[in-house]
Amino acid sequence: MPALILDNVSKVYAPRRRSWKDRLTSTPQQQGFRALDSVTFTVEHGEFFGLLGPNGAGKTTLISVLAGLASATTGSASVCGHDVVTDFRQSRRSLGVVPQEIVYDPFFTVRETLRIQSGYFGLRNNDDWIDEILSNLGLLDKAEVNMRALSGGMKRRVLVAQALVHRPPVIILDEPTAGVDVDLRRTLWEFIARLNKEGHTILLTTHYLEEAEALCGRIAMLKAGRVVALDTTAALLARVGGSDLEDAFVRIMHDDEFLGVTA
Ligand SMILES: Nc1ncnc2c1ncn2[C@@H]1O[C@H](COP(=O)(O)OP(=O)(O)OP(=O)(O)O)[C@@H](O)[C@H]1O
Repeated sequence: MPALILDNVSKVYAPRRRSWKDRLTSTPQQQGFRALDSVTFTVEHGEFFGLLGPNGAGKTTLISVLAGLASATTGSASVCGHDVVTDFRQSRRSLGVVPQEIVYDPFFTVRETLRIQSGYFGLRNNDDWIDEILSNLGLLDKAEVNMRALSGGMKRRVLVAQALVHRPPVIILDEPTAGVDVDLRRTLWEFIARLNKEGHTILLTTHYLEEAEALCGRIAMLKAGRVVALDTTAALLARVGGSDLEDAFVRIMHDDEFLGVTA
């Protein structure tokens, strides 16, 4: 059973509701927006998988479907064999998600934040693991500091820590290195690579394609909600040509000849 299964997943966001002004002026009801269009792929246990695509391609929507934050309009998805709708609790428990946007509660310290997150998963006495995560993310000296007193990069580290408190077998990182310094990048990638070596499955979205090239064994590329490339990083580079993944990405996105580069 693969770690992640996406089977023909489409997502159409509902149209904006018609306002009284629209009705008065007889403005027709808008169509919904198709953010994902028949997305099908699997990620095996232990893979380091890259999900790439330009702004608005549907990456966050796909992650939201996997995390149960958005419902697929059609199709199905599962995490470690648990359907994200009918077996939500188990699928969510199998997943740690590092969101793109920094959201935090300004009333708690870093440690309190991580204890509360542990509580959501029914975990008490989780401090040994919390300390290990803090140490690996260079946050140990900030453990008793209030969240609002952290820099942006530090807050992002806490988001990573939050995703890991329940030791999920599958970790999804949605642009985790956006706006963070070189130090955090290195620490973060060393830690994530270690977790991957220990057997965790990683799904990463990033616009830093050199990071994806160095880390990901296999890559899916989305364009306007559709999978337009899906293969091992090496095979993609060999087939599309170009000097590196960034080059291959640009060719796939702009050259019809390379659309549909799938294994
Ligand atoms: N709640 C929503 N309602 C309507 N449209 C939405 C909603 N959320 C996202 N969209 C649209 O769906 C499309 C895909 O958005 P999504 O955030 O999944 O893209 P992305 O690939 O993650 O982009 P980025 O790289 O900029 O983060 C975009 O056109 C976006 O405007």
